[in-house]
Amino acid sequence: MSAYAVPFEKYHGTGNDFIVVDADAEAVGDRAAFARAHCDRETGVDGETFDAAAASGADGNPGRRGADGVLFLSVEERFDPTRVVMTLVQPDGSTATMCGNGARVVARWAHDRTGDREFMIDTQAGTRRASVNADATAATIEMGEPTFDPRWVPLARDEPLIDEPVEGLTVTAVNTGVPHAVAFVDGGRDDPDGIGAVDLDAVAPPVRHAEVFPEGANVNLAAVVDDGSGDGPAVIDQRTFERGVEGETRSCGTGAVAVVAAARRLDLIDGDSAVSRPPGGDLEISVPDRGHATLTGPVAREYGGTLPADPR
Ligand SMILES: N[C@H](CCC[C@H](N)C(=O)O)C(=O)O
Repeated sequence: MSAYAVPFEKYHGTGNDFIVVDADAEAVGDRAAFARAHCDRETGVDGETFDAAAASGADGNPGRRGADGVLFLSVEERFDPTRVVMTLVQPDGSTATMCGNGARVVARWAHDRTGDREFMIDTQAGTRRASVNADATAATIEMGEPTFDPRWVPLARDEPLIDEPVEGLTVTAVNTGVPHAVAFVDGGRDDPDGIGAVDLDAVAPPVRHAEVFPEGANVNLAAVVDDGSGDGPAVIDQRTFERGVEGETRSCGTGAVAVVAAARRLDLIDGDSAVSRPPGGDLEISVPDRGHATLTGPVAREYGGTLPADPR
């Protein structure tokens, strides 16, 4: 194991948790191996080692061993607003072009380092404006314009995939920075026969790897519990099986935007905003007819320490 110790900090956004590394201060030779080792839920980074007991669990998200990915970040303060270059390496070693919750964590991490509240985040899906609220307990990120265009999802066909059967689920395919399949189910999290009763680890992988998705897809279950026709925004319960994590995460930001975009496309909700309720906490999403979607939700720092650069 390498003696070189990499400084890191652990953050999460509604339970979607990330190891954050300053890319300008680290010498991780093999980022995929680093992510595979330290994100492992059984043997990866352990908060107990870093006196994290006090920091984890306060918002209902139990501090869990491992992570949903490693964010390698580079801050460029010479710009106004401050720019942060973001790279997400996922637990399977793959690099994701965008991560909604990860970008919200980036805004909070950059605030903790610079005191700024507005940022431009350079992702592989494009540059995204981000901000933290006054006490930095929540962050908002621009998410680009969701697209159902088969060339951009991408799909191995020429027509959009809207509310059609794919490997046992009826799905709508949309790209919100990464490819998503959204399947609406009956019954929210409070319904014993609803979304919580589905064996996601069984039904998701066939869709995740379906031939119609040449780059794979994240798989979301969604249940509309309030269509927004009364007071207040629509409310949609959500669960996500994430590509690159290859399992269910406590929340998924690009997935939350995908769910609201699909709900609007299928005319399941009124208005252009909604609250998504993944297990890890509530996310506020707006998906206007044109222009950037937005994603807002809580962010928290769990603990920090150092990890071996080469974990083998
Ligand atoms: N697993 C996703 C990337 C991370 C998305 C998720 N963590 C989010 O908050 O958007 C993919 O490979 O397509």
